[in-house]
Amino acid sequence: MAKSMPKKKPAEPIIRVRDVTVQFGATKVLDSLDLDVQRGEILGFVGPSGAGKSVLTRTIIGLVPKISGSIEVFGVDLDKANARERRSVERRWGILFQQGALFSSLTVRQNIQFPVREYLKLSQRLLDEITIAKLAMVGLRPEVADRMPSELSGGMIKRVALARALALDPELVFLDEPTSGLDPIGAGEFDELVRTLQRTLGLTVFMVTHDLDSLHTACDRIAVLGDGKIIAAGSMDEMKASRHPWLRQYFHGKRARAVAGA
Ligand SMILES: Nc1ncnc2c1ncn2[C@@H]1O[C@H](COP(=O)(O)OP(=O)(O)OP(=O)(O)O)[C@@H](O)[C@H]1O
Repeated sequence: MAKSMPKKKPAEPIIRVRDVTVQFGATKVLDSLDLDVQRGEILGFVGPSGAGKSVLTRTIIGLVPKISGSIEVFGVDLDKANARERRSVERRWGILFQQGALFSSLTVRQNIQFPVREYLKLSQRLLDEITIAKLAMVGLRPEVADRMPSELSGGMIKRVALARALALDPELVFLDEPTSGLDPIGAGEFDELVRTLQRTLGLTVFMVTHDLDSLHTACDRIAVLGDGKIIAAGSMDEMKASRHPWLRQYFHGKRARAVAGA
């Protein structure tokens, strides 16, 4: 009897955005937008400045109200979820925001422990152990725990912010322009770190970025936002093959040629 072929695991959306419209006054920023983010992938989310990348991120996590559409995260429709269900979904994601990455008046230790204290009641000893483990995970030494954010380099701030985003062992991480402000070497190292963490922890990563290097080295798939919708989604090769004017400019422009070494 012929052996049956192993079944390919079906794609499983961790984030499912359907028909989402977000408007500020008379301005529609997102217009009936659909997007899926699959379990285990690093999705790079790009688009022109002001297109609404941060707005979509903030809408998914519930900080910006939508006027229509639905969003499911981990299969839970957040509009229909009660407070307890919402909290249990929120506990499964970590966020690294573009601005104000760390609380400036708190030490590194307090920053990392902040989300843990919000959701769990743990002894100080355990909290300190988690802090040191998360610092190690992002390549920082334990001594960093007692520094203030003002005593850290830009790259270290991003790493601590990532450690904080990982504090609750999330399955899903939102990164809003994580490499902005870093020099190319620091940015490259950060991309490597995200890639390693995604592989070792099985993370799903939703990464807003302008950084072509990140798209090349860190992302499995790219989604492009334009005119309030996803105008393209796929691999880097598919993006490069697109005839859409913005994609052509972005993926074949001077900067893109420099990244590709052409
Ligand atoms: N709370 C708000 N009230 C009014 N308008 C807003 C609000 N938040 C965002 N916008 C507008 O929505 C649009 C999209 O902003 P957003 O920050 O999402 O763009 P972006 O694609 O992330 O841009 P960038 O790449 O420059 O960070 C902008 O025109 C912005 O001014």
